[in-house]
Amino acid sequence: MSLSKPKYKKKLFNVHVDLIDILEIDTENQTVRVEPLVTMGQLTATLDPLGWTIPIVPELDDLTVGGLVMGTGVESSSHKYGLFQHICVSYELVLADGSVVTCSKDSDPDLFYAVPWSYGTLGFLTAAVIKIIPAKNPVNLSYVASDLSETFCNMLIEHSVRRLPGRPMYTLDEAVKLFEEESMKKGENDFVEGLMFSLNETVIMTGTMSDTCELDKLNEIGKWYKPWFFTHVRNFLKTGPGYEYVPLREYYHRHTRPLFWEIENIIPFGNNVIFRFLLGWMMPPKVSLLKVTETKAITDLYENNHIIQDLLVPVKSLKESIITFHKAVEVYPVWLCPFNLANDPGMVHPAADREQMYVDVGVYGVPKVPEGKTYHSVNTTREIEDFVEKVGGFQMLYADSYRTKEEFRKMFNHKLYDRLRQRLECNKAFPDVYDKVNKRARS
Ligand SMILES: Cc1cc2nc3c(=O)[nH]c(=O)nc-3n(C[C@H](O)[C@H](O)[C@H](O)COP(=O)(O)OP(=O)(O)OC[C@H]3O[C@@H](n4cnc5c(N)ncnc54)[C@H](O)[C@@H]3O)c2cc1C
Ligand SMILES: NC(=O)C1=CN([C@@H]2O[C@H](COP(=O)(O)OP(=O)(O)OC[C@H]3O[C@@H](n4cnc5c(N)ncnc54)[C@H](OP(=O)(O)O)[C@@H]3O)[C@@H](O)[C@H]2O)C=CC1
Ligand SMILES: CC(C)=CCC[C@@H](C)[C@H]1CC[C@H]2C3=C(CC[C@]12C)[C@@]1(C)CC[C@H](O)C[C@@H]1CC3
Repeated sequence: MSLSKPKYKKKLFNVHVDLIDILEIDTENQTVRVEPLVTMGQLTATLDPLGWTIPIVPELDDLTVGGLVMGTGVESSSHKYGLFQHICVSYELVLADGSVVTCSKDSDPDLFYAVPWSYGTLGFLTAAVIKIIPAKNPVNLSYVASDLSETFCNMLIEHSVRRLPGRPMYTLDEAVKLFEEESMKKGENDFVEGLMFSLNETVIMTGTMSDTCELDKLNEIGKWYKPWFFTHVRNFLKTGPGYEYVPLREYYHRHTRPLFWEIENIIPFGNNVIFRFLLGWMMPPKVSLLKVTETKAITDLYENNHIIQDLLVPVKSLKESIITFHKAVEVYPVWLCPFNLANDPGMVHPAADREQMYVDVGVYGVPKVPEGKTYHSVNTTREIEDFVEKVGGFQMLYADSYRTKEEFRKMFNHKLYDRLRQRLECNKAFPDVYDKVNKRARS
């Protein structure tokens, strides 16, 4: 589920295993045991009718448990539950020597904490046990629309940012503060998410699972003829704050049909009401299909004129991050998703060495460049990466990384990883993580 082409698959020995099943739902211990090719869409379709859910459901239906464990997963409930690895209880792995082991926090903490972000370079995942929680349906979803103060916007006149008049006003500080406050209300908010439509237009959404529903406020946003979710959210900038009830599964997969907002570049007329009614049921095209049918011209276009990055920064650096990314690429909408980062060992842990609230800033789209200038994807991405590293953040590795090996090892703590690679003699069977995720190293 990424733009990158895993060229190593042409050189390395490929293990083809169809492990696609949900193996066991244990409601007593509140866990589900699954094979790695189980997808998020498959899990919610099975668990939700039974009144259960996994606490974090990363939004795109086709994301797999294997990919999310070995990479990472984040979602609008992550402010409560953390990243995908934080809801995992144990992993069953085939190691470099061909042995099969099961590891958990208690049985082999070193291996358990080293697996996330290792991208399959410590072992091959054959099963995972994941926590489940009781689910209530639907989600009561509130939308708060904000725009930023005159003073702040005047400061940004050099970027020709325009304020739209007549809506409630917050300073950027207030908008960020509101987002941070809502993220901290772990008991009250089951879901927190923000969509920025420009530097001065943000909609912050908070949701709770509810067992009651006002029928006139029910909105089945997942139906094929409904507008793309981000365009629906954008409307709240015009209408002002509001709330509605959304069926739980449709809420979880709200960004699937428009691939966040990337579909706009692929099928520009896809949100037209006639198209939606007649052909909306065919949407979205499979990402894997788009990838296998992609021509060199399209690959180059995405590589040179597009940015897809998820930048994970401490929430206290959110304002600075927004301004930095705006200056670098001015891409909107921007996805804001808070997540709690536990102080666990492994590749990724909080800059402050204690549990800390982070935020995923998702930047997907075509960068805006001032007239007469050209966009340099490598230079710009490297500048962004430098900033993220400076504030104690991380880059999600499904996206292209331009770090050198030394820089990469600075951003991601390799202490435990190196120890495990040595202990399990991984060199004999698996490449190093940098050689799998870094664009240049990979090709
Ligand atoms: C022909 C092909 C080409 C590919 N090319 C690339 C590529 O170029 N680059 C790349 O990165 N990846 C590629 N992939 C891999 C693909 O991206 C991954 O397999 C992805 O992680 C899973 O998505 P999927 O579309 O295969 O999922 P699906 O095929 O939808 O699901 C995965 C498995 O789960 C099963 N399943 C799905 N839903 C259910 C359900 N409700 N109940 C029971 N079983 C279910 C399916 O039968 C399938 O076996 C390719 C895969 C294929 C098949
Ligand atoms: N909301 C979210 O959190 C979102 C997350 N993502 C990202 O998407 C990726 C998941 O996509 P998905 O298509 O499911 O996964 P991929 O097929 O892209 O796999 C991701 C990585 O995990 C490795 N991997 C997958 N399965 C196994 C396994 N059984 N054992 C060992 N290694 C394995 C792959 O190794 P190999 O290359 O060798 O196959 C690859 O390096 C994650 O990286 C995630 O960060 C993307 C969009 C949204
Ligand atoms: C929420 C998080 C953490 C990430 C969301 C990222 C997605 C927006 C991207 C993940 C894979 C991307 C791909 C494309 C668009 C953006 C993503 C869905 C394409 C469909 C764009 C068109 C290309 O031809 C193929 C791409 C495949 C991957």
